[in-house]
Amino acid sequence: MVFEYIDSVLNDPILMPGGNYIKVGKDSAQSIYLIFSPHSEEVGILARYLKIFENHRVNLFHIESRASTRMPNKYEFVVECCPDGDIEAAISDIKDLSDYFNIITRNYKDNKESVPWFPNRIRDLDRFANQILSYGAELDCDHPGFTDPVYRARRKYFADIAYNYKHGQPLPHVDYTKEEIDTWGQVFRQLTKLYPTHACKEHNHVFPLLVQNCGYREDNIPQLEDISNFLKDCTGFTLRPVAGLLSSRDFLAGLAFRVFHSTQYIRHSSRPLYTPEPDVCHEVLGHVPLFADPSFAQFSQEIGLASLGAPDDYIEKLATCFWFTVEYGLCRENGQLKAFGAGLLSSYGELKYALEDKAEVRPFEPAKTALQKYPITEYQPVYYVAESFEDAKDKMIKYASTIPRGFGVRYSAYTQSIDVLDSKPQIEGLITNINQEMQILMDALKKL
Ligand SMILES: C[C@H](O)[C@H](O)[C@H]1CNc2nc(N)[nH]c(=O)c2N1
Ligand SMILES: N[C@@H](Cc1ccccc1)C(=O)O
Ligand SMILES: [Fe+2]
Repeated sequence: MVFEYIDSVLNDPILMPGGNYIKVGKDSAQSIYLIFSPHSEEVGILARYLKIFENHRVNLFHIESRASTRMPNKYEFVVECCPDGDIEAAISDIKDLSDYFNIITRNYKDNKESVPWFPNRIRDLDRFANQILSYGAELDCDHPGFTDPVYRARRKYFADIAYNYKHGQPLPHVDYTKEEIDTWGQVFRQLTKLYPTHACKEHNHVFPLLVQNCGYREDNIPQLEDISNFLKDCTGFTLRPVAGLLSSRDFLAGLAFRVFHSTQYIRHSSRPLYTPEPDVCHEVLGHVPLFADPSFAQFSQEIGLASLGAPDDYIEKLATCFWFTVEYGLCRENGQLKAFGAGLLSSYGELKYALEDKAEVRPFEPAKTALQKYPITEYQPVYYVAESFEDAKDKMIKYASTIPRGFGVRYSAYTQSIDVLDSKPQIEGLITNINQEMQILMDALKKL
């Protein structure tokens, strides 16, 4: 299953009449980042670089200089530009002037040397808003809401919220309609009946806390803001609203920042027990409880970090493992099969099917599971069983470390940004920091 980027569901005249959210000109999907460090620090080096862009008619959106993290006492330039003009010739001239050179782009397929673009700072996630997979185009299915004008108008409302959301803002409060709350009520009532016998113990442990703290009730659809605040206290995870199914690459990248992209609309009332797209039931009943679990939160973040800048085929493999664990995973508990996958824990129909109807099950083995094809919009033909939750995590983390990538990454919670680890001085600095922390721990230990 390869998710392809499309401009936007809102540019789809069928789904979203009249919508147009793509800013002309500066579109993140179009821009290229060049990072380079000059051979010499001669006066006027910046002017020489700028001249190159001008000569080759390449438009710049942004340029900055900063201390190089790769070479002490040197600096580097970061340029965001449009891949117009003769970008290839410009790149070649810049390389001639530079010690260090790297390209980061969303159009990496056309450029073998480049690294797929990934968000560096948490606010870079604002760029994902217009990269949603749309019905009809990528998701082949008879969507139950496709022909209902009231439902579609409502979806437009939710899409607007997600498109306009910017990092740091409170998550918009939504007043749900009576019909929406009824749909939620049906899903909630049926699922909460099944959880005690069908859900894994971690899910059952957290669920009552969500009832207490976040308004999980049959007659109330919980607000994303309340859930996000709750998760932040538990594990540092936060939510961001999103208009629909994100590509695997973008979705996984969010996890590197402990950010979970959550839809806010609800499934169509005609099919409460199974829906072919993620909706608020899927996110808040299926995913949220496990993100409150510290080791699950860390596991999710590790998958996210492993995905940053990874080649497409590995994104697909990671996403497939994610699919058969986080989305559709089963695990054994005292010899019995339980569900921990969010797609099962949000679908009354499929949860019963997976655990009661002799569905095919196989042991979870990342290297093999990663190759399994799967449908998004119907019940899974096969489920993978983890011996335990911990076992799935250990296996996944080992598997993720086999992804080829020329650099390491690390999340800095202080700056909410990704450190790209590709030079000695930088890693030495980090090791010094960790040494200091070790000292604090050793001192504390001695006092006991
Ligand atoms: C990574 C993997 O493809 C995964 O199933 C993702 C894909 N995109 C998503 N997008 C949204 N909005 N919600 C999800 O749960 C997911 N799941
Ligand atoms: N099938 C899930 C929703 C879902 C769709 C697609 C991907 C993931 C989840 C449900 O009914 O709750
Ligand atoms: Fe999901």
